[in-house]
Amino acid sequence: MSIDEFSLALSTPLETASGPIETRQGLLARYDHRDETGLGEATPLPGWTESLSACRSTLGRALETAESEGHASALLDLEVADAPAARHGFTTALFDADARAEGVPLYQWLDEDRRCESVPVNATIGDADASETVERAQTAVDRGFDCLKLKVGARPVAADVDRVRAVREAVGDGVTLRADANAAWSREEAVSALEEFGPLDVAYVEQPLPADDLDGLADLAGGPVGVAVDETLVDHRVAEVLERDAADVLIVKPMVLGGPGDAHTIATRARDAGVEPVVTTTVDGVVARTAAVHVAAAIPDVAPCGLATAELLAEDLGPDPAPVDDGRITVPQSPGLGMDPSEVGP
Ligand SMILES: O=C(O)CCC(=O)c1ccccc1C(=O)O
Ligand SMILES: [Mg+2]
Repeated sequence: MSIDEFSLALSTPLETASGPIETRQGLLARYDHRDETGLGEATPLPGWTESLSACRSTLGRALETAESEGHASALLDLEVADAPAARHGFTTALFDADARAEGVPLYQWLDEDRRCESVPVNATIGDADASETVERAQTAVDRGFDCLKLKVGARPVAADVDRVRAVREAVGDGVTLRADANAAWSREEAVSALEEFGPLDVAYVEQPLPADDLDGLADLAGGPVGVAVDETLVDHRVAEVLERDAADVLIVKPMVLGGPGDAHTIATRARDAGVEPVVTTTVDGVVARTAAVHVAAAIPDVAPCGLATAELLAEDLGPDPAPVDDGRITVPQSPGLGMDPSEVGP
């Protein structure tokens, strides 16, 4: 077993309503289990998960407990609410080793009856002025994306409406548009934004309201422009969100929800409740990104997912076994994550 710390720079900062993401620091874990070496990644994100230092100590303790008492004991100590990224790192390594030992790709280890070659993905377009936003949208469409997610909420609603309208006019009706407000709006702003986005055929807005405003989200949900919850899941259980009809779409970030196993369970529950799961990363390294691809691959007919985030990074932990081509991401079919541990490192 080992833990290596890494820091990955983004090629350009991802500008959002809650500030830019410029680098991603995290931990790469190796765990020996059933004669295999499993790979795991814990890449905490401030505001979404535990801190890097808390993650480091929790993951270190989990790996030690796993060696001395077994992995069931280690899992018991890894509370999602306290250390989702550490739980993600450990469980990914454990599942990678298990799936390798079984000779199946991770997504089939999550759901043995599944066969899936590729998963549709959205392009992620950060906040920028209208002309820059249009340019990025056009580039994504030229590369084969037919679903774009635009960050909004960093400007007045009227300015965002102008940006989204400019993109709609540039790309035409055949492209799905989504927006992500990252909790920036008041109820009044959210109502007016969704009203204006309707005629522009925006499929849904992620987190139009603060994470805790479940009543407000429930009021907005179910309309022509859907409501997706993301930040809400940091502090609220999925059962509560579903119970209160506070979402049309659930954003499933394995790094925030405790790992690929928990994320898959949550996605399945959402689907069963009529809420569409969309699997995304927190702009992770290749190990966590690939784990998220397997989670998406385990969901039948999954909606386009926010997994095309490799291109936001200037550097990575190793070769990418799940490249994006023509708006879809390839699902690795070799055992486990489908990565060679000897090719991965900080
Ligand atoms: O969903 C995507 O397209 C990419 C992921 C993304 O937007 C994101 C990345 C890091 C942190 C938060 C978010 C978010 O969805 O709010
Ligand atoms: Mg979001």
